[in-house]
Amino acid sequence: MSKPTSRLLVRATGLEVGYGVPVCAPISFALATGEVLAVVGVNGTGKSTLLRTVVGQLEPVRGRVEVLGTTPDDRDAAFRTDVAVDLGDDAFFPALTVREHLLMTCYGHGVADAADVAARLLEEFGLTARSEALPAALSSGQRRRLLLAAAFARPRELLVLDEPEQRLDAGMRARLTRRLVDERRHGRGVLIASHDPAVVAGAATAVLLIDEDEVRPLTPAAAAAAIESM
Ligand SMILES: Nc1ncnc2c1ncn2[C@@H]1O[C@H](COP(=O)(O)OP(=O)(O)OP(=O)(O)O)[C@@H](O)[C@H]1O
Repeated sequence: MSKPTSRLLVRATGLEVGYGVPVCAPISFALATGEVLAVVGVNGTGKSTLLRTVVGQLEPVRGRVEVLGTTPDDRDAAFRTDVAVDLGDDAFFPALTVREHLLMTCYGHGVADAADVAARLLEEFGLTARSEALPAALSSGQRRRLLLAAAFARPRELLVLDEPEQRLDAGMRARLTRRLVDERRHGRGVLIASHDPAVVAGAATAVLLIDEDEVRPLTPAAAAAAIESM
C-alpha cells in the first residue's frame, strides 16, 4: 500500500497571540497530516491562547496563521467539518442525555451511522453505563469523557485539544494516548496542549515549548522530562 501524501494543515508564521498585546514570543510552526504537535509550558504561558487563535476564536495580534490554506473561521461550516475542537469548555444541554449529545453532534456534522458511531464512542470512553444520564448527573471526569467523545464523533482532518487529560484517570489517559496515535496513523493531524508527560511522550511527533521569552522545539522525550520539572 502506498503511503498517503502528507498535507499541510496548519502554518503559523511569526504568530503573536494574545488579548490586544501578545502573551508570549512569536510562534512559527507547520503541522501536517500524520503529525501530533504538542504545546507545553507552565501555567499562563499562552498555550490555550495559541489554540484559540488557531481555531479562529481569537484574532492574531501580529503575524499569520493558516489552517488548510485559509484564515481560520469557526463560523464557517466547511472549517468546522475539517477541524474538530475540544478546548475543555464544559457546555452541555441540561435536558439531553449522554447518548443524545453524541447523536446530536453526529447529526449536526452529517455523520452517517450516527447510532453506531455514538455506541462505539460510548464504549470507548467508558460511558456506556451512563449513556442515559443527564449531564448534571455525571462526575467531572465523565463530563470530560463526554466532551472528548463528542470531539471524536466529528468529521475531521485536524483535531485540536486543550489539556484533554484533565480529570481523566490513568486508564483513560492511556487510552487517549493510543487514540491520538491512531489519529496520526489515519492520516489526520492533532494540535494538543498538555501537561501530561506520558501523553506527550506517547503520542506527540513534535513539541513546542512556550517559555517565558521564547518558543522553541523539543523532542517529545525531552518535553516529557521538562514537564516533570515544571
Ligand atoms: N480573556 C483573557 N483576557 C486577557 N488575558 C487573558 C485572557 N485569557 C487568558 N489571559 C491571560 O493570557 C495569558 C495566557 O493564558 P493561557 O490561558 O493561554 O495560558 P496557558 O498556557 O493555557 O495556561 P494553563 O497551563 O494554566 O492552562 C495568561 O497570563 C492569562 O492570564
